[in-house]
Amino acid sequence: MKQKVLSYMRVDERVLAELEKEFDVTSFQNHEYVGDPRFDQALKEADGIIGLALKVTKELLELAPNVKIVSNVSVGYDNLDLEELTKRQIMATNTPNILDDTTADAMFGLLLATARRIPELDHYVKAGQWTVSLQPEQYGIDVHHKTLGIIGMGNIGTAIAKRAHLGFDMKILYHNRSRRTEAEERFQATYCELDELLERSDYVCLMVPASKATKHLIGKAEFQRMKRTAIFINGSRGQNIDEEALYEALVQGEIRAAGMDVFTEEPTRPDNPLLSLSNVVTLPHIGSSTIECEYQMSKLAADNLRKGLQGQKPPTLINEEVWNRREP
Ligand SMILES: NC(=O)C1=CN([C@@H]2O[C@H](COP(=O)(O)OP(=O)(O)OC[C@H]3O[C@@H](n4cnc5c(N)ncnc54)[C@H](O)[C@@H]3O)[C@@H](O)[C@H]2O)C=CC1
Ligand SMILES: O=C(O)C(=O)CO
Repeated sequence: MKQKVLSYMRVDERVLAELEKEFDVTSFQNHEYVGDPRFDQALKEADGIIGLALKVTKELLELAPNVKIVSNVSVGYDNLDLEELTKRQIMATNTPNILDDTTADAMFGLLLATARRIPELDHYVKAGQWTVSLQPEQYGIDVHHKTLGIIGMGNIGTAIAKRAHLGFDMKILYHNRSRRTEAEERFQATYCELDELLERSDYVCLMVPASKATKHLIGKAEFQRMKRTAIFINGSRGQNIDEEALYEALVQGEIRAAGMDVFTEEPTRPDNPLLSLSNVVTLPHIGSSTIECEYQMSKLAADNLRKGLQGQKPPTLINEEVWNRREP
């Protein structure tokens, strides 16, 4: 009999078709969750779970007695209760590295769009308002030769630093849990404490994972430390910043503008006050969402799932301890 798989949102359809040949797959394309009878039934039977942003909690795992692996189609795994998974000897996997360039491109796009006010001016042209010469109040600010502060110089942070240094002659400051010699040597990045980075950067880009340690890492005090001309970009997770404090900082002119790919609540609500501000540029969490990259992420996630269910070590296993203490 085929092993059973619960597939949750955004697994590429070609990859899903391949999985369906090997496994008995029940697929969910929307936000079904615990309490939905079809979902609960699929959980009860599943040997493996693959998908994007499924909240894997203790409550959910109680309903999934056979699960051996949870394969995330994302590098971030703040949706997983890793401690609980590990305790239950369930493997957890993610999709690191393959999305670094795509996500860095998106973050740089967001930075440029915010600095040069691209969405606002696009609207101005299309709305037929470009009837006279542009006024200085409509100008954006330079990106090249400015100082970029990257908080979280991991894989994606480093790919952002590469673009900034090689393409835009920017000076790079960074803050990270540990020193990153590769970024220091290749992109002349300078390590700073957080406060110093905030005070010296023209652009601040947040790329840390979501964890207890990073919840509201950037809040009122941090926005107040930034230059009044600073532009803040969040490409990490919404919970890493205090959105209300960001709104206040923008309205009070404590910083110039913000670019956001991620929100505290996703999808964000249309009445989120940040959406009413012209100096905020938003994206619907599409850092890694290109046709090519999403396919690669799904493929890697499927490979992780397949290996895990076949008793082999998944290539990008997060909780190694589960593998190390498995029974022979
Ligand atoms: N907007 C989007 O579509 C995407 C968002 N992401 C987010 O970006 C995050 C980073 O991804 P990667 O670069 O692949 O991860 P990574 O693990 O390579 O890098 C994260 C870096 O943050 C540092 N860090 C962690 N906690 C810290 C703290 N408290 N203070 C300072 N530094 C800290 C780590 O030392 C590490 O160098 C993901 O966890 C995810 O939340 C990732 C991909 C796409
Ligand atoms: O990979 C991630 O963590 C994302 O946010 C979406 O790709």
